[in-house]
Amino acid sequence: MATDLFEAARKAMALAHAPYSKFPVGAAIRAEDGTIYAGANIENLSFPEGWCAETTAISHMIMGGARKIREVAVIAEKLPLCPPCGGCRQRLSEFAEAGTPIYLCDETGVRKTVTLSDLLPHSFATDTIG
Ligand SMILES: O=c1ccn([C@H]2C[C@H](O)[C@@H](CO)O2)c(=O)[nH]1
Ligand SMILES: [Zn+2]
Repeated sequence: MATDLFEAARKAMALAHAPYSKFPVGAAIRAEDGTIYAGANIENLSFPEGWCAETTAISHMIMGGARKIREVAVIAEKLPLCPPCGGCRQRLSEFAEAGTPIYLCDETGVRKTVTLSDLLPHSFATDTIG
């Protein structure tokens, strides 16, 4: 199971810059070659300019040269579980598949496993156009 992915998300959460919401989040992505890319939310005094942990992790993955997400873990300090927000679901969908597992974690480990299509059903896709 995804213990290393959970640990990477938990460590990333400790690096969050969340002085405004005080809601640190960590995310970790395992790319197709097995490499783990992690990220935390990074807020800004100009509130709309902050972004999510999942988005930081995706950025790391892309800059690491990877393009395919095999699995994702997300953890927040203050909620039992933190499913990715709508924007991050769409960003993840660019690099993941309908069946890609997303592990929703608390401080003890993975509490719930869902797939991307559970979170983003009827998603925008080229085969839905026209
Ligand atoms: O899935 C989520 C949901 C929220 N946040 C961040 C955004 C903001 O910094 C803080 C409060 O919403 O949590 C994430 O990083 N990931
Ligand atoms: Zn988000």
